[in-house]
Amino acid sequence: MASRKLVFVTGNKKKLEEVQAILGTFVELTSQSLDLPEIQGTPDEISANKCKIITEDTCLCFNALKGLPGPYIKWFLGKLGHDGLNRMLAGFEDKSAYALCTFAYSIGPGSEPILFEGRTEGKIVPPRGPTDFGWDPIFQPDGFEETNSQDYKIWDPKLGRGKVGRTNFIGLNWKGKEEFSGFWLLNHEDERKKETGVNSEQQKIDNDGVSNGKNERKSKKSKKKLNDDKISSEKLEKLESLIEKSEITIPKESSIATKTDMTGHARESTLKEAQNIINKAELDNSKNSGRIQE
Ligand SMILES: O=P(O)(O)OP(=O)(O)OP(=O)(O)OC[C@H]1O[C@@H](n2cnc3c(O)ncnc32)[C@H](O)[C@@H]1O
Ligand SMILES: [Mg+2]
Repeated sequence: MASRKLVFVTGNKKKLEEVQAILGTFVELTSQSLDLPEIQGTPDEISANKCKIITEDTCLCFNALKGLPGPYIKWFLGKLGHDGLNRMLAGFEDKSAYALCTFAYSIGPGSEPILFEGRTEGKIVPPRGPTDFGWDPIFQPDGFEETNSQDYKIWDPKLGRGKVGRTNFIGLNWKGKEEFSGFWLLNHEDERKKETGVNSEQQKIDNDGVSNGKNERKSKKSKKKLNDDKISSEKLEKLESLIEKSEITIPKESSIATKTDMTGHARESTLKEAQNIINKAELDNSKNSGRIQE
C-alpha cells in the first residue's frame, strides 16, 4: 500500500535498520541520499510516495560542557574516538549526558515538515560492547547497567514498547514520543487493528495528551498510556486535524532546552538541518518527476 511507504533520507545504514525495526511491519522504509527514486505507479501513487519523507538528526550533549559536542558529535567522534570523548570529561566529576534526536516528517511538497523530538538521559562511560554504531559504546542510559551498545535491540510494535534499543527513538519521552506514536497509529489504524485485535473506539484515554506546540509537557499518565499503544478515537481525530492544519510544530521554548545554552543551539541547528534536508529532498523530487501535486 503506497501510504505505508516512507523514504528515509539518510546516509547512515544503522539508522535505517533501527528505524525500520521500530516501525516494524507498519511501514516499508527505503533509504535515500538526496537522489530520490522514480517510483512506478499512477501519478497519485508517485506523489504519495515521494511526499512521504523522514529524516533524523542526532546530538550527544555532555552536561559538564553545557551541551557540547551536541550537533558536532559526528566530528568529535571521528577525530577523538571513544577514548578521546571520555578524556574530554576527565577534568569533570559530572559525566552525565543526553542523546537528543529530531525527526522531521514531510507530509507533502511545500508543507512544513512535522518535527518530533526526543531525549534520553544517561552518562558517558569507558567503551563497552560492539563498536559498530557511533557513540553507542560510551553512552549508558539511566536505569541501565549496559551501554547503548550492549543493550538488547528489540522493539515490539504489537506491545508498543520494547527493551532499550536505539535510545534516540525509544527515548522519545517528551513531545516526540507522544506525537510520533499517535501519528503512526493514526496512519496505520487498519493494520494495527488486525495485529492487536483492538479497535481504538474501545480504548479509553483522557484527551489531555495532545500537544500542539502551545500546550507542551502533558501529564505523565497520558503519556504512559500512549506508550502502551492505547489511543482514543477522539485523540486520533484531534491529531489528524492538527496534522492537517500543520499545527504540530516544535515549541520555541521548552523545559529541556533554553535558547541561551548549548542545548538550545543543538536543538535549533538540528531542526534546521532536518528542515533543509526535507526541503532539498522535496525540491529534487519535484524536479525529477515534474508532476508532484501541490
Ligand atoms: O545521513 P544522516 O542521517 O545525517 O546520518 P549521520 O551518520 O550523518 O548522522 P547524524 O548527522 O545524526 O550524526 C550523528 C552522529 O552520531 C552517530 N549516531 C547517530 N545515531 C546514533 C545512535 O543511536 N547511537 C550511536 N551513535 C549514533 C552517527 O553515527 C553520527 O556520527
Ligand atoms: Mg548527518
